[in-house]
Amino acid sequence: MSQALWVIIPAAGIGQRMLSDCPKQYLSLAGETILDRTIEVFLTHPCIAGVVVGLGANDAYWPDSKWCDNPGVRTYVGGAERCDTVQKGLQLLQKMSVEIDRQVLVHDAARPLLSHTALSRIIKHESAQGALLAMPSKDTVKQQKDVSSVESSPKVKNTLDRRHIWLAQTPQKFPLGALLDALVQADMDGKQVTDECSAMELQGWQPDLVMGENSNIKVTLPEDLIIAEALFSHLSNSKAH
Ligand SMILES: Nc1ccn([C@@H]2O[C@H](COP(=O)(O)OP(=O)(O)OP(=O)(O)O)[C@@H](O)[C@H]2O)c(=O)n1
Ligand SMILES: C[C@](O)(CO)[C@H](O)COP(=O)(O)O
Repeated sequence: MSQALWVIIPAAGIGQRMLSDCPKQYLSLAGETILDRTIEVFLTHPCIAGVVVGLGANDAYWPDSKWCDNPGVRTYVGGAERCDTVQKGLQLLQKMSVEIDRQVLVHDAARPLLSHTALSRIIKHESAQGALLAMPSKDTVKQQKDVSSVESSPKVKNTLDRRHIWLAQTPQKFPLGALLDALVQADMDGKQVTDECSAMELQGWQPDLVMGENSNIKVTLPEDLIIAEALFSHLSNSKAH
């Protein structure tokens, strides 16, 4: 039995694209907050050692979380960008004496519908180069012409070969020390990375793509919450039968 994994949950965003009155991680999904549902996925899985949650500096919602007093959850103040929040979470795990070669998971607070099936898949997946959940693209993918174009609407530059296009999800799994070094290096090089895998690629790593699930959506836009509610209802009914 390999070691239980620590999880970093970046939850310090403001959810600007959600156009909501509160940060989207505190919106209700079937009666509980998105963040609480995300944390629950991990705390109810037998292979998880604990969770560290990166919160906004002015987060006034956390004390109302059902997990705020749970011994398996530590919180810390996140950073200006998602990558900064993840970096701070890795630094916290280091302070907690988590070994630098230990695999850690990073999972968006905004992805509350991750199943234990998919979580177990990434946990059990063995790779020397790290791994991430991802989905093969269902749509044909167009690359836009140079964004500096003055044309009224964006123009197609070319079509990418869909057979080789995957859409990254989370969790993403990497050794604590290597991931921290990669994020620090990306920051020093002025590279804005939007996921952990990008930082590792800059260090020459070739992580494994592990099949995710369509229901592991990131709640980003208002309609995503409607989709998440419908998926949650469907998945709950499926479990009940
Ligand atoms: N400085 C930041 C920015 C984002 N996140 C987290 O990273 C995850 C994915 O980011 P995204 O979906 O972009 O969330 P927001 O940044 O809140 O959304 P927006 O870009 O619309 O503001 C979210 O759980 C968010 O809380 C974070 O911890 N720290
Ligand atoms: C990490 C991620 O969810 C992978 O698709 C995505 O990059 C997060 O992007 P966001 O703009 O911070 O939501």
